[in-house]
Amino acid sequence: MSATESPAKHTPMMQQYLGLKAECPDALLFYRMGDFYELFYEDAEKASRLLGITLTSRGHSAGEPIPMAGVPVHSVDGYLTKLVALGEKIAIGEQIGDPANSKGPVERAIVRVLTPGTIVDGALLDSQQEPLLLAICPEGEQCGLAWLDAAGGRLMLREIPLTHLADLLGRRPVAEIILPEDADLQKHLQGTLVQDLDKQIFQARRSQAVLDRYFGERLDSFGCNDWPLALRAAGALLHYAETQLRGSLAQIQHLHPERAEEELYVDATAFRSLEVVESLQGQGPTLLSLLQKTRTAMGARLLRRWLMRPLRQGPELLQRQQCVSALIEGQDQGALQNALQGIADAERILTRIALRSANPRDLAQLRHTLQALPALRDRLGHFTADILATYQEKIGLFTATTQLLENAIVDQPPMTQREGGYIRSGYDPELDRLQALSHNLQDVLRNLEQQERQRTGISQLKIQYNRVHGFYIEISRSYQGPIPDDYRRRQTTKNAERYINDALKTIEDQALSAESLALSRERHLFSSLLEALLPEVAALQNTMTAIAELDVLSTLAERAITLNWSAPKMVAENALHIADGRHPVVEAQIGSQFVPNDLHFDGQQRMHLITGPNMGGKSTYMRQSALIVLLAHIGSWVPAREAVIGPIDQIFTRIGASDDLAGGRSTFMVEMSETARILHLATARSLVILDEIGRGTATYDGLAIAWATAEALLERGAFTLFATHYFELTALENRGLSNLHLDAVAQNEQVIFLHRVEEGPATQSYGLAVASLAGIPEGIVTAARKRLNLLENTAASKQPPAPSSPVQASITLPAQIPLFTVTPHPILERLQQLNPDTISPRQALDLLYEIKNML
Ligand SMILES: Nc1ncnc2c1ncn2[C@@H]1O[C@H](COP(=O)(O)OP(=O)(O)OP(=O)(O)O)[C@@H](O)[C@H]1O
Repeated sequence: MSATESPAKHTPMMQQYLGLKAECPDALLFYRMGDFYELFYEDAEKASRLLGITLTSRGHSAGEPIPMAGVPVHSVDGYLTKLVALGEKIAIGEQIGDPANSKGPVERAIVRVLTPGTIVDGALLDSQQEPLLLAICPEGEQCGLAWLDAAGGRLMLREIPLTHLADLLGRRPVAEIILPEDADLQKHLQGTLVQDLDKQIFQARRSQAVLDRYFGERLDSFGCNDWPLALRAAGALLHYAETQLRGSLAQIQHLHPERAEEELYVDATAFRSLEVVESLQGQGPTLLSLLQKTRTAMGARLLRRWLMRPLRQGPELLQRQQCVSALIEGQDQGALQNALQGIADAERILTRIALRSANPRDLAQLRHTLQALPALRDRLGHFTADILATYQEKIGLFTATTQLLENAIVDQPPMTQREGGYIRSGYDPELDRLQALSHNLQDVLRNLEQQERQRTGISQLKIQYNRVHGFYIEISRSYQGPIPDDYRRRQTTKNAERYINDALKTIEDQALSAESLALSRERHLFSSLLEALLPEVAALQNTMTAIAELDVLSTLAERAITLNWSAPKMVAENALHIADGRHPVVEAQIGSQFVPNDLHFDGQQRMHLITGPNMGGKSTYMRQSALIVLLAHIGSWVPAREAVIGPIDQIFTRIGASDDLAGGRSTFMVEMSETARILHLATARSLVILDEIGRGTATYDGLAIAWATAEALLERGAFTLFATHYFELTALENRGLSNLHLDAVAQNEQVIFLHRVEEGPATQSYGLAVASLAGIPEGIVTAARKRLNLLENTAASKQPPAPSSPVQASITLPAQIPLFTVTPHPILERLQQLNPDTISPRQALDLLYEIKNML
């Protein structure tokens, strides 16, 4: 028998458990039992496997032992974090009834469901993490998307062709996806937790009703009415999140439409290869790690978001740039950063307030944050720039709320409400009385004793307590006077009579339950406090948004000063000029040894073909150009002496090569798919970086592909940096193309890289010198050198065959080094010259020795 047995056969507690489990059959149910959460049946087995906790059993139900695994309440967060990271869905079943008044099992209910995309608990979320829940509403070739950052209270919308979905998910990974059940999108959604939902939830009418409930008339003001699919996705998303979080998401104040034409699109591959937020090696430095000097968790996450979604030229970007410049010129950004220090992660606290799940420490941190606002506003008043004055207006003061929190919450409250002690004394007389009862029982009794002595005139009257008889008023037998009417005899002893009266009975009742009464009074006061804060959430949220922006802007200002960057000049004409550009992350590693380089593109100059030795600095040069453009488009200053940047719409890169074994694609296949994407999408306003296209296949195929790709991009007019080891490509002639090279010099058998970008093609490759530098054994390098000489001599005397792939008829491939053409082995050549019929046995033996030596 098991959990599936007819409910009637189970114990009442198990019946209750099974009732809750039926509400979320796909979640692991954490069922509260006193100081433990327990899991039963299959859930227990799974949790024991995933968490490494003991699987045991708890009694019997329906005639069978019940498999059980449990975790203590005080350490549940660690286990939940682990399960959520594993992609599990968890339902929390709490005791909501009063054990004292319960017949049978205490009433329990599922108070929330945790899924990877709907976590808002501070203890389960790293402050840098921003798990996203994505709803996809597909129709034909299009799909509407809505993302929810539940903890931060942000909802973003977008509509895109289905074919762009995989790239978008690569660029902005999500923790969980919801879809209508009949959507067939698996091929676009590798590896993410996907929940298929009833398709009705995505219906326009249902979604609209949810959105109306949240935004009412304001819905029109967000400018997404032309995106019906995205709106349907948003409605479904809110419905799902409400169900999981068991509450309305009052923290969601806006819809943020993400218009493709407003952003500088950095495709997923470029984003990865430029190491913007993650290094290719995993732990290495990134652009984000270089910039990450924000003072608040809200700012840290916003900076990451800005990097992940750079903006094209427009009012928002201009405003950021003006602010950064104003902060630098005001020379006071350090003081502003200090004023931001210590501001809590209030954005997330507000979310928890909206969901009524904030804890006492959350409110203390919110109080601390609110207390810092006057100084912050003051600080902003020191800046003369108008653009910064707008921030002063965006930051509210919330005096009454601050006061309320100061009065209500103790200085250092505990994290949970479990043991009380977080409401300040003096805030609520009733709580004070209950706490006094439980803490100062002796004083209360002494006071009453005093009162009674005065009232009755019986000076030897005592009020005492014992376990068996409880509280009593004791009057010695030596007292012979009248006993007050309200005294009722409780016990007679040898020397005294003991009484009780109503006043003492009340104290007795209250004292015995004072502690639990005080606890529930505190809980009641705390929820009233949350209710009182609720109307402030929207305004507080806006203030926190402004604070996060100020944090990022002042960090960008600090970075620009510290790292000696300069303000980019954004222009309307199609151009990209960089003087003394540097790679910010490489420079941070090697300091002043970094050699700055220039770059120029304009209406004429569209492509640079870059040659030069391995390790010469080609990749660094190309990446730094992309990073400078990217930085300028988040509003930052840039690592260059000067940068003039025209309107750029997209950044593409094809750098390095890796297998996509999981996706079933070889290195060359990955390289070609990425190149194909670029050829489909790049425009005359795109920046394209191609590092060694075609090297993953046979020489002539590769060269032919590289050649044709270069021609196509030239025709398209994209600003292209094209690094190659095919020297043959340098012969490509086009008005828009110029050759650049990175040079090196050989000195005492050693190669020294100059890392300076020069005009014209490279003349030497230094490949063997680099091999030697990398530790290839000297004998092998010497053998390679001999072989190289031989190949070069052969090449000089022979014409190469035609390339194996057709390329544009207008191209004639120049003479080249045929690395892979078959040249006869010298021993074979020697044997070919020989006529065995004309040589003596002695000559044959000599020849054998000769061949041996040649080997
Ligand atoms: N401008 C520079 N100033 C100083 N050092 C540099 C510069 N550019 C590159 N380097 C150094 O040279 C190393 C190699 O650079 P990079 O990877 O860009 O060379 P590459 O020409 O692309 O090599 P390969 O052809 O093998 O891919 C970098 O890791 C960096 O340490």
